[in-house]
Amino acid sequence: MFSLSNTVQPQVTVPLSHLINAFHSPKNTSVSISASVSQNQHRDVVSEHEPPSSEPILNLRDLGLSELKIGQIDQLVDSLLPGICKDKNVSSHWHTSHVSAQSFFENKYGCLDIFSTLRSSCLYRQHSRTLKRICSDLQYWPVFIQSRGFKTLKSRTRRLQSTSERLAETQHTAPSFVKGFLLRDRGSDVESLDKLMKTKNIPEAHQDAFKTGFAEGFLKAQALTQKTNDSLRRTRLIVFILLVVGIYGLLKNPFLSVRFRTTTGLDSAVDPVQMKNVTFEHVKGVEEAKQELQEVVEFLKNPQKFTVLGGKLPKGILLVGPPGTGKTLLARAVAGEADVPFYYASGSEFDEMFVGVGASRIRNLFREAKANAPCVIFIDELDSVGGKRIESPMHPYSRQTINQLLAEMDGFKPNEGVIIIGATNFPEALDNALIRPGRFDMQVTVPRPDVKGRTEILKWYLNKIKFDQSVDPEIIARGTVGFSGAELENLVNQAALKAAVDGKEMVTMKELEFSKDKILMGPERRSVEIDNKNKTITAYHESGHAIIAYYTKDAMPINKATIMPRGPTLGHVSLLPENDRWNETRAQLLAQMDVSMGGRVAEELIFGADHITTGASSDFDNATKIAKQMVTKFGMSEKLGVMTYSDTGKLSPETQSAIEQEIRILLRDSYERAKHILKTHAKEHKNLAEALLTYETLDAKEIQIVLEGKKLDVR
Ligand SMILES: Nc1ncnc2c1ncn2[C@@H]1O[C@H](COP(=O)(O)OP(=O)(O)OP(=O)(O)O)[C@@H](O)[C@H]1O
Ligand SMILES: [Zn+2]
Repeated sequence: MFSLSNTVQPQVTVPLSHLINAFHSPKNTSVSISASVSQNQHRDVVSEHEPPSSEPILNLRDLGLSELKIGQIDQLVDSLLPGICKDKNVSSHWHTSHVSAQSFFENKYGCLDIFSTLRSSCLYRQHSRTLKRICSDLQYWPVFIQSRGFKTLKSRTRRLQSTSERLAETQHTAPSFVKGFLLRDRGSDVESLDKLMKTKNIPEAHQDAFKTGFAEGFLKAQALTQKTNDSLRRTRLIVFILLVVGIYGLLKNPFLSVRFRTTTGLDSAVDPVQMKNVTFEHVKGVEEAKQELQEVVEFLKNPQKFTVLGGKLPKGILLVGPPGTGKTLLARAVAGEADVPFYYASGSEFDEMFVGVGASRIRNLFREAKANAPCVIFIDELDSVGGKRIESPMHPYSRQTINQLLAEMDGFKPNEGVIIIGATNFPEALDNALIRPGRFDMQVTVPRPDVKGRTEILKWYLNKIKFDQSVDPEIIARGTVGFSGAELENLVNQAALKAAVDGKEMVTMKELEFSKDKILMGPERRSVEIDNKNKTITAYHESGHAIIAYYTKDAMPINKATIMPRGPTLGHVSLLPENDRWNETRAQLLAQMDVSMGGRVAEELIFGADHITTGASSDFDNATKIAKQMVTKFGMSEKLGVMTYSDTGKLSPETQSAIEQEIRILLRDSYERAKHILKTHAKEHKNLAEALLTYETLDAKEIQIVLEGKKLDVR
């Protein structure tokens, strides 16, 4: 209750809210103050039986304002509330307000925020302590800050400034659901409307307006609440879904899943694969290997036969050979022939970044296999898990996996019906403990196929495509020395693609040759524009090689000559060994050197010593390599005899110069031999060069026709 004394006379008490109202109605300030004062005299004199109201009772004297005259209050109000627009046509009756207390006053009196106005007024500085107390008390004044739950979602006293500031701020920044979230206050329940009216002494005349305002505000707030609740619900749903997805992702990610798997032993499931559709029939060109594995197949088909005889089969079989020669295929064929489950594992997948995963995977693999015996366990790239164990502080656990493998191999008896087949390209890298008897004690070599094996493999894959009857797999096989099964399969595949691109019905020799050259020398560089001069030099250079090969007895037969640039070369002459040369004679080696010299000799004879080109560099590398092997490896030097020199860098200077001297003599003699042949067959050389310029590529037959002086059919 606020007492307003107008000199020393008896105290007059008025509700502070009325004082505030009075402050706020600048037009009829004096009247309203006196009216409100008189109006409330009878009503607001506190009767002894009336319970004291909860409002703070302030005394002007306490506030240091007692000497204020009524008239002075006008100035006080005027100077207190400079922000009030005097001429604002603010009627004194109630507005129906739909928003909070703060904006309620804004609606009614046009003043934004009394406290900040007070603060900004000059008087505040003079009586700042008093007014500060008024401000701070007023802020908790329930009437002043209407506790209308419907206005701000919660009904509880709030600090007006912070409310207005927060409202102003969130008004502009936060979406509705955030607004509700942020501005939501926790607090006491909203009082009932009647009780509210009673405690706030709403005048009779204003009660309807108040109720209307309350109801409208309630509906608005309801809508806002609904919107806020909806958006809150949506937010919660989104957060929940994200949470579920996040947890699922975490469980899926290898890091956790591996750790989870390792701890609970739920290691990668080892699924056997039935290899019914792969048999030895699918593996070509490696007959010896197939024979060695035949007995393993017999054992897997009926292990009893072996146990009765008491024989012991090897537990582990090691397939050794270059990449792509059919090791995996052979292992699958063994399981397919015996019709037993095939467990495939690659050595590299055993070792993960987490300690113990490799060993646990090996344990699971063997446990599964034993449960499904008889069966085949195939470990590809065995060298990556069974490599030599290194004692290094960097990899203290690298031995765990291989030790586990050794333990598992020792853990079952030879005739338990489980065969472990390992494949490696690098047998020398394997740990010795792995290849001792009782472990991988049977070694099967799977070499690159020879010309016969290559022919078989080519036939096998040609039968899978449409090819012309003129195709001779043997010719292709002779031109693909050193190709593995996988490379031959790729060659046939490339030829089929080439025929398809050219719109052909079937694959012919041309496509096969094309794909062979592509694999050997790289794709054709048709886009390269070679000027005529260079073309002519290339034509005579390549013809030089071809003439030497044609007229040298021990040289390999010519397969093809071309001046089509491929890869780094501008032209190429390919030779075709009758079959794989397991051993080469001295004459054959010399012949190869002479063929290599043919290019440079042709350039010198045709264009002169000043116009020889760099195009012969790879030819000289090849010739020098052959000569060096003849002197240091094959004992084909009269002067140095049969001693071999593996590391010439460590030899005495005399020996080194002797070796170089011998190599030099071999090369010089070879050059002279080539020169002699080309001088002798200058005419054929010229014809062949011109035919190459005309046709670009000539095969063996066409070359023969030209060298015999016959006319080539026009293509
Ligand atoms: N001797 C062969 N007979 C038939 N096809 C073969 C032969 N060798 C290889 N292939 C073909 O090449 C493919 C790859 O062969 P495979 O994977 O068995 O070779 P690998 O020796 O295991 O190679 P890596 O050592 O790289 O694992 C096979 O799927 C098969 O199509
Ligand atoms: Zn050359």
